[in-house]
Order: sequence, then structure tokens, then C-alpha cells
Amino acid sequence: MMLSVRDLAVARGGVPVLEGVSFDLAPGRALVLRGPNGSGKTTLLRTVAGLQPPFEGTVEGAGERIAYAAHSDGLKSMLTVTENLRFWAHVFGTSDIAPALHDFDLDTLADRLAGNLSAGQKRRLGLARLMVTGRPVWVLDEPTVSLDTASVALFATAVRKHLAAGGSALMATHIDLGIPEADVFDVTPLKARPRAAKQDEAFL
Ligand SMILES: Nc1ncnc2c1ncn2[C@@H]1O[C@H](COP(=O)(O)OP(=O)(O)OP(=O)(O)O)[C@@H](O)[C@H]1O
Repeated sequence: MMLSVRDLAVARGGVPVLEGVSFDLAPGRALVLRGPNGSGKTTLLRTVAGLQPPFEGTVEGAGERIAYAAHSDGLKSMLTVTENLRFWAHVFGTSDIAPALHDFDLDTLADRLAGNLSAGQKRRLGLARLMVTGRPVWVLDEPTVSLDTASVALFATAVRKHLAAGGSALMATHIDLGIPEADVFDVTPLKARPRAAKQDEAFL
């Protein structure tokens, strides 16, 4: 298994928002998280990615195998598209940025400063970064925000290529990604029951 989540409860500000979350993610599989605004999808993804500790339960197989892409694109605005990807390739110990440029239709933008890109172009670059990490588990929070229809299709193709290569993906999204083979996990029934906050987490 790439990722095993067992009886996980996740919290914001020390208050649990979801509990009893269990799922497995196998190589080559994608899992789409669904649930209304504020239901805890972002909190769950951040916990799985190791950015905050579980309130209860366990996450196995995460850590260094995860590439996490959140709402903010994390781009260096004073570097070009190519320089951004080279930077991330260096950080993650990989070298080939050509497939990432190509698959996200960034070839014609390669020499533009990231800061001068449109919102959707920035998002494409942020997602292209996932490819150069070389990491097997992609954890994506609303990956298609700002993307037009054609770019959503590019993204879906890139995810499928990643799955075909034995990678896996965990994604929160409100739209249909065009990846019909993905499994769906609705967090709505897992809303945490009210209980006392854990004081020692209030400072995280
Ligand atoms: N610092 C905080 N302290 C307490 N509660 C918080 C804090 N930050 C966020 N929350 C609450 O935690 C809940 C879960 O938020 P989260 O961002 O995980 O939801 P989401 O499912 O990703 O929502 P969306 O679909 O709107 O992105 C929300 O009700 C939110 O208001």
C-alpha cells in the first residue's frame, strides 16, 4: 500500500473536525475527497502530508514519499518558469524538467517570469512542479482552481500518466476532474462529534 490511514481524527485549532477516517491508497490508484465547504478536507490533506499531527489515529507510508500541492502555488515570482522547475528538480534531486514543461503546456512560457503569469498559468506551473519532485504520492488540494477546461484536461492526463507509472494521488475537489477510474471518498458522514479540545494542540 502507498498510504494507509487508520481511525484518523484531524483537528483545526485543537478542535476535531473529522474522525474515524480510514482508507488505503494503492499504487496506481487515485482517491478523490468530497464534502461541503468547511467539512475538513484541507485539514485531512494537511495531516496526511505531515504538515500537522493527527489528533487521533495513524497515517502510514507518508513522509518523504508525498508531494503536496496546496492552494498557494509556492512559486518564485522573480524566477522564470524554467528556473522554477530547475529549482524544484534540484531540491528533490531530479533533473529532467522537459516532461513537466510539455505536459502542462508551458514550453511557450518557459522564459517568462513566474510572477508575470496569469492565475491559470501559475497553477499549471505549480502542478508541473509535482512531476519534477519524482515523488510517488501526490496530495492535491483543489488542484483545478483557476484552470480552464483545456488545462483541467491536461491535468487529468498528467495524473493518469502518474498513476500508470505506479504513482498514486489523493485529491480534494469540488469539480469533476475527468478521471473516471478514481475512487471517491465522501467525508461528510465523518464530521467529528463535539468534545473538549486538547489543550496541548492549541499552540500548533
Ligand atoms: N484556526 C482554526 N481554528 C478553528 N477552526 C478552524 C481554523 N481554521 C479552520 N477552521 C475550521 O475547520 C473546518 C475545516 O476546514 P477545512 O479547510 O479543512 O475544510 P474544507 O473541507 O477543506 O473546506 P473547503 O471545501 O471550503 O476548502 C472549517 O469549519 C473551518 O472553519
